[in-house]
Amino acid sequence: MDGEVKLLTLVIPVEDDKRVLLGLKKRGFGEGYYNGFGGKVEPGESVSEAAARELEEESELRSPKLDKRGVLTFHYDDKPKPLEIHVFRVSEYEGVPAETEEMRPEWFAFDEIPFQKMWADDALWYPLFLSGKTFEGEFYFENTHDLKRHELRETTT
Ligand SMILES: COc1nc(N)nc2c1ncn2[C@H]1C[C@H](O)[C@@H](COP(=O)(O)OP(=O)(O)OP(=O)(O)O)O1
Repeated sequence: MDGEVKLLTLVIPVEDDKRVLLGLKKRGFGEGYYNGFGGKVEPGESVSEAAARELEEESELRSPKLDKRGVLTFHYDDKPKPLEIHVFRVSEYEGVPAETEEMRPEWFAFDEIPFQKMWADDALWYPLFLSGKTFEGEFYFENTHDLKRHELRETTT
């Protein structure tokens, strides 16, 4: 993709407004961190199509209803383009979460989310996500992992 930003998706299944399904990333960008399921939007795909595809590829869950909750833009001093990540909530799905080549899924209660093993931005925007708000934000990283500053806003739908 040759735009000004690299488009990615992030899908977080939520059960009964009590727990979230995260995956321990086994390879690639963010290896060793827990995260939602997602990845790059491929040429010819809409963002929602990419989100549904990545959810199935990485967790074996299929969802007819992906609910867009936020857009987060990540800027890096050591990468050429910012990442624009579209965040979706999924509360209806088919299938059983299964370990895949890329992710090992695990349910976490809202108050037991392992933020110490996640990207530094997550502890900042998950409270909005978990409380059903919509949001947008900009995050500025140095050396890929050090979050130096951010702006985060609740949005109206
Ligand atoms: C920097 O902060 C980040 N925070 C969070 N919560 N998630 C992030 C951050 N940076 C990237 N991500 C997400 C976005 C995507 O869901 C994945 C990265 O996807 P990946 O690079 O693995 O994309 P794929 O298309 O799956 O790549 P391959 O098929 O080439 O492995 O992390």
